[in-house]
Amino acid sequence: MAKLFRAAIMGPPGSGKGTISERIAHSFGLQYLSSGRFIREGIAAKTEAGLLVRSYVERGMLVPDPVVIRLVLPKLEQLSNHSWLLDGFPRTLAQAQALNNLCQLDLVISLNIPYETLRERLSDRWIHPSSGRVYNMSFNPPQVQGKDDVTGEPLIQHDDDKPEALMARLRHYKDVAKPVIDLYKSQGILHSFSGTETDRIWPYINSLLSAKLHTQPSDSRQTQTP
Ligand SMILES: Nc1nc2c(ncn2[C@@H]2O[C@H](COP(=O)(O)OP(=O)(O)O)[C@@H](O)[C@H]2O)c(=O)[nH]1
Ligand SMILES: Nc1ncnc2c1ncn2[C@@H]1O[C@H](COP(=O)(O)OP(=O)(O)O)[C@@H](O)[C@H]1O
Repeated sequence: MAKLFRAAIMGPPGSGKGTISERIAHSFGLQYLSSGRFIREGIAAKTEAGLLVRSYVERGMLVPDPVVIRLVLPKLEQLSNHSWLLDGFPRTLAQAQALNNLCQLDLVISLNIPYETLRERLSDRWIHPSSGRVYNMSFNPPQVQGKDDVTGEPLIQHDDDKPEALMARLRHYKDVAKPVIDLYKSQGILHSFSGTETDRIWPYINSLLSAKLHTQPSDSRQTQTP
């Protein structure tokens, strides 16, 4: 069996984690997992966990570690024979330690995007709630204003992308991410990328992953010989 590959992508809200993850998943055939999406699905479905986390997300706060760990780790356990990319987890040192007890990551991508760029992007971010498809009114607008390209259903704005919640999220991100970034740096698996445009960062990430996976970007991981 081909060696499994486990990666995580870190960065403040709006740094392009979801956009870049989608490109990685598409180009390299990694399974994509997003803690934010799990959390939002739980809220929408009004599950027990969803009701518990709702007020945190609406206030732009992180969901408590034990709750998010209990939500994410079982999903990873189910994927023990897959290569994957994790978006939005771990966000705190406690989460990173819990993940370390389950598996060793091969690579961590960290995105450094200036504050002003984040603010502009998020105030312009619209999503299709049931699929998670993300639009930006200037970067990747929908074909029809306010409507999802595939279903034609209305797009919405996350409560946590609205200005009051956003400030709190950005401030909090910096404080809690630093020890996680330091940990992965000390393990020699951290790769940081800086810039204001996803399209300019992407070629570097693409080359890094091509080198790590020893494959051409358009090939799927599953088709590789052992
Ligand atoms: N203008 C602009 N918007 C971008 C760029 N990259 C991503 N976006 C948009 O910025 C918003 C945040 O990106 P997203 O991938 O959701 O970031 P995440 O919060 O880190 O997962 C979305 O509306 C994206 O479509 C870029 O290079 N320029
Ligand atoms: N690993 C995590 N730990 C704690 N809270 C989380 C985690 N992942 C997601 N959340 C919660 O879900 C919200 C949305 O997450 P996400 O979609 O990843 O946001 P963004 O992509 O805008 O950074 C976060 O603001 C936070 O409240």
